[in-house]
Amino acid sequence: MRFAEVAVDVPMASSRTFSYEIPDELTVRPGQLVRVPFGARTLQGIVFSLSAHPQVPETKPIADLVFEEPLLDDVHLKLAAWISEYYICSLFEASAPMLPPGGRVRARTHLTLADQHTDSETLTPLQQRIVEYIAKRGLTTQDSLIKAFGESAASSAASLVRRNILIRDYSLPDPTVKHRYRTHISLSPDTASDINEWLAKTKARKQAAFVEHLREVGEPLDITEARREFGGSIVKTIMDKGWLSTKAVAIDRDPLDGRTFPYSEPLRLTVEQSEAATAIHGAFEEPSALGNTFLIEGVTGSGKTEVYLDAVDCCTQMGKQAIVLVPEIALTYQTIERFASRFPDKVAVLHSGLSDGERFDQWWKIKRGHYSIVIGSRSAIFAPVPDLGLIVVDEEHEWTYKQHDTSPRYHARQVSLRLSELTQSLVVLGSASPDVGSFYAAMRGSHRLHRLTERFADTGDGQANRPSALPSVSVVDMREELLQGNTDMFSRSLSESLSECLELAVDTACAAVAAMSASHITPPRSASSAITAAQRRKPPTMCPQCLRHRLRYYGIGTELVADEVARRYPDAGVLRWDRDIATSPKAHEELLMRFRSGEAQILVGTQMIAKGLHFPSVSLVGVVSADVGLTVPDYRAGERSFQLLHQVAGRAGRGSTDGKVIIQTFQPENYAIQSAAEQDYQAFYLREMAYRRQQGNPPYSSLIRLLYTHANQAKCESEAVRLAGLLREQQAEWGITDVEALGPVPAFPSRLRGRYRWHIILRGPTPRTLLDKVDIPRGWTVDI
Ligand SMILES: Nc1ncnc2c1ncn2[C@@H]1O[C@H](COP(=O)(O)OP(=O)(O)OP(=O)(O)O)[C@@H](O)[C@H]1O
Repeated sequence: MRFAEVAVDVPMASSRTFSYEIPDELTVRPGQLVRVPFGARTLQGIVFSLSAHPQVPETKPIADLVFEEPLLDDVHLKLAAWISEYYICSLFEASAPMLPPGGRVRARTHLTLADQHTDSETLTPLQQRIVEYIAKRGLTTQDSLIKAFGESAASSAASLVRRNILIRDYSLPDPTVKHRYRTHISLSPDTASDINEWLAKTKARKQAAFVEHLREVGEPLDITEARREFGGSIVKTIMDKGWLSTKAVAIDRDPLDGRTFPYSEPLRLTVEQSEAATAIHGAFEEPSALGNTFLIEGVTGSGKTEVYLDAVDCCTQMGKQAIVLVPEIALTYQTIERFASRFPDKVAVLHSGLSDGERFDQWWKIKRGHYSIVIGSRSAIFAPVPDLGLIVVDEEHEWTYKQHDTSPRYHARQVSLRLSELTQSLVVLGSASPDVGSFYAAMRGSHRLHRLTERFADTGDGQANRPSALPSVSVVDMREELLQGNTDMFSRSLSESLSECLELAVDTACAAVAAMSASHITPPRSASSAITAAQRRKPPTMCPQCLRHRLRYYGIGTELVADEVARRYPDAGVLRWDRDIATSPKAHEELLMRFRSGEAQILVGTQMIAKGLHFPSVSLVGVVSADVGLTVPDYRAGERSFQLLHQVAGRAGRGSTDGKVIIQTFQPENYAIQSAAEQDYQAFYLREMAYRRQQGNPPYSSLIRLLYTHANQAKCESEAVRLAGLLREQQAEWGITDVEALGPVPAFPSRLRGRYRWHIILRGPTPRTLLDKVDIPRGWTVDI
């Protein structure tokens, strides 16, 4: 008897598998998605290995296969095992992002009323309402019950089941996303003489026209088209005569269908670009000689993308595939445009903005080796490429690469590094303002650093691009503006510059105004939100320095800024760009096309403006408020602000006109703002690392965040206090002295979607040592 070790889709925080018998009629291989009995339910599982000996004496057989073909290859099974171990989640959860879209299907719980009368007085009001609800609707899924009555409906329903008032049953639906087929029809070959005879005498003109059309075209017709053209009853009549053969043809839902990208020649690389490119070529030939992770630190507009294009070219010429990650769906279009025009028909796209069908079809085509390049956001790192040669992580510092909301809470850069170890592929990280952890790794020799210091102006007129200067940046002290009696959201200098810019730009886009408001700067919520004393205090209402002025809390949204710009400059076109306006990748693309076409001269947007957009006609960038991100209680607040400002400044002056940037702030003395204004990454890095060292924060330590949420504030706090106590007890018992357990304190934000949030941070060289000693109770989120 053979057995399979299966990772079952049950919630657990460990990498365990369960042993199942392999029935004779099934061919089971590692990497397959299967259905298995588990308690009273049938659940999905992934076969991780085969063995001759089960873990337990009594085993059940695998029920059946969801897909015949293994979905995870050996590399991805190993990657899933690493993710499960590193990010502390089940093996199934770790594998789920590697499945074809829609492949993971959860078991459904169904509830019906038992034929039994109950004394309703013994029921709680919620139980009573649940019973009434099910009595009215009949068979009800537990999900719809939770939707109607909230999370607590599940435990109330469970208690009704225990009391035999409700009957519980389970089902496991089939995956909903599938290949889509069209029916093609053609005349059956052996019917020619019957048809000739019939045509000679028939009076049914329309039927004859249809048959003759099929003859004339000589190739199969789509049945839907045929019905549309000749009528459904005509097609049916000929079909009923037995003269048509049918064939199901798979349709390819291709997100780039109908798009044409004019071919663009590779540019002649500069000396700096060539040095990076040559080193990458060398690493392809001898992957582990000097290390296979590159960090390209290049000022904005220095042609990092050209280096990526060259590396991808080298990779594909070796017959291998490349994955290119971009931090924002909004940016995929621009990146796709550049890659698809260099590598026509070789680019696949994978991101959550595509329809399920498109993602499904792209996934299978990638798996079958149809594409050489996959471009996508974070989860594209799990694309099933058969022979990976290169991973490019563009704007590698971006925190959108971290998954916060659902398990596995992975960081795509971290996963890239592990995947590259498993496949011997290269990783190219690129940024104008690298993550300090990545730069530190480069300083210590783990990554190979290449710098691009020269910037290019895109002439846009077919002439060769020429080197250009970085934009000039000025910082405006908004306190000074107030003292001068200017209470507007725009400083005098930003107003003047906007007017000047508009005078020069009649038909072209000219300015981007970043309104980095509180409502659109989402503070990072990952493991490492450091706890500061500020979190324990209420926000101050007086200035802590002069103790005189009352403090007002301040944040300006894009809508307000866009309205104000439109009011002041009624003749200029103004476009607003934020997530309320652009709700899909298509909407992002349309908006950017409109701006590019010169329909509007001013683009008002959130931090999205910062993330790598390339508009040669933009000569002015204004940052309405640079302060909001600086005040969030996170040890990375300075780094985030620097990156954002540095990046947004880089959007100006990418064409033939010089760039100008105006940063408005109430904290002009802040080191992050100063270094961003000087566009000096090195200066920022040194200051930031000195703070990190002083406070013992990463990269001088590692952090693990434990987060608990509850609808009841007191329960949330008491559970957080209880776990913190337990952690400290275990720390004392095991003598673990190099891990600090910070907190518990309310997280930031302290309440989200109706639930209170408390967290504990473990800090130290290897905080896992303490975590491994404590069974983290259910309900806690562990974020590494
Ligand atoms: N070797 C080169 N010769 C001429 N032009 C170049 C060269 N390399 C890059 N460019 C041009 O410079 C401009 C900026 O390049 P690119 O977008 O690749 O820079 P980047 O470093 O990726 O930018 P950012 O990080 O600011 O988004 C583009 O118009 C590009 O065509």
